[in-house]
Amino acid sequence: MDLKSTKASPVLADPAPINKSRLGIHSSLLSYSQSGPSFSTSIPTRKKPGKLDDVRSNGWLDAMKSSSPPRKKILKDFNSAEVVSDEAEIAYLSWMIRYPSALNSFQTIVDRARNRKLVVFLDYDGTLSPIVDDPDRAFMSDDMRSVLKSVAKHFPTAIISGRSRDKVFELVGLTELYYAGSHGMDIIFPAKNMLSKNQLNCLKSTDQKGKEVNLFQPASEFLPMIDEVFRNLVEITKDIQGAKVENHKFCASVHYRNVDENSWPVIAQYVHDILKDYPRLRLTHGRKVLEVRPVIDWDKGKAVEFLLESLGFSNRRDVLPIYIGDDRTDEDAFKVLRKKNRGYGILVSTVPKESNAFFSLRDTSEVRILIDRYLVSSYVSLKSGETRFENCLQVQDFLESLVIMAQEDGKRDERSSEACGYDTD
Ligand SMILES: O=P(O)(O)OC[C@H]1O[C@H](O[C@H]2O[C@H](CO)[C@@H](O)[C@H](O)[C@H]2O)[C@H](O)[C@@H](O)[C@@H]1O
Repeated sequence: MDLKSTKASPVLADPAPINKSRLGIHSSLLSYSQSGPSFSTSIPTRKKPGKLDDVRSNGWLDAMKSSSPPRKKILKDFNSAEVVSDEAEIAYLSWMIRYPSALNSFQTIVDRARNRKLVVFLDYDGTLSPIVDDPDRAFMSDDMRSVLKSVAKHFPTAIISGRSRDKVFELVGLTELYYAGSHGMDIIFPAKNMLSKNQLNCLKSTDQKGKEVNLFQPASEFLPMIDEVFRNLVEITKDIQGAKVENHKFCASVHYRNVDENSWPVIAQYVHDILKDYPRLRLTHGRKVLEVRPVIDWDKGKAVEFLLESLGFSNRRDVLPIYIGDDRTDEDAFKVLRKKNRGYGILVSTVPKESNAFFSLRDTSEVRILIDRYLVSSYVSLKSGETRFENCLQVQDFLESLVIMAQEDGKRDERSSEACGYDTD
């Protein structure tokens, strides 16, 4: 890729005082403590982890352990498959009163989308591809690929993933979409779409086909640090069976899905010990994964706002963004859409979770149905002047209108992703 800056990016070239921004990141992006050294000087030798008190007292371990979905718990308690499904289903259905199925609520979405342009944002893992043990084998089905291609034909469509942008592009393989990797810290979009003040923050580059594109990388100066931390994490976890570390360019992931639960405290403490040497990095929790990322004030929610602005859709009442995602990091995007009643977050989950989303879907197959039968066919139906969709249930319509009323009255507070009590399954 040919990288040449058209104009110095204020994000990259901010001459902020060294104590505030040794990395040259614009101060508006720094919302965390910046004291202490930014780089460790060497790869740490693998000493024994601390007493594990750190990870117990700071809640890391609780977050890692809260990963058992109710289904399994009930099975253990009652030892009866029938009770399991009933109990779990009842819990799920009552949860759905607060987070109605996006499939059954589609009339509401369509009603709001009428005369407005839908903009579709999607997460990758757990949303477009089912969660599997091996992150390298999280493939999207051909069916999903083909419905994605269709929806992108009708509506601007972007994938915002925790993975590196290259990796997610490799997995999806469609040039019709916009891509944001590293939790939105690496965004690429066509140069012709640059319509806003974001122009100042972007670099010019070329895509795989040699077409001119804009590149937004607010954490670019963290690249060497993430590389170093990645190597340290690989080294320190190499004897923990099942542990896997991924380098996502502007962030790194430490997976413990395949690690014996008895070793979770050890893995947590190792990561904690390493982070002590990097005060400019922080940790977030995903689904059985610890994610290490820069402390800049940037997340998937900011990436949604950035893309809406860059595509010329910011503050437009004739645009309805929807965001479909399944994990804690997607909550930032749900929150942005919930604010000012801007659009809809749709949470993909098989178990009840507190969320800033408005609607729910059970799994990736429902995501595919929503995109295929509803989003794509809604476009066609709306074009032909049709107004109602057969699949919408009247009862659900009623429930949805309650939700919408609550939303409009501002009765449902924003919840932080930490307060959402997310499991990490
Ligand atoms: O933002 P996303 O696109 O959802 O990416 C989040 C993380 O996804 C991947 O891990 C998750 O999916 C894996 C494959 O199904 C699964 O094995 C793992 O337990 C999940 O956490 C990816 O590997 C991570 O690096 C991403 O941060």
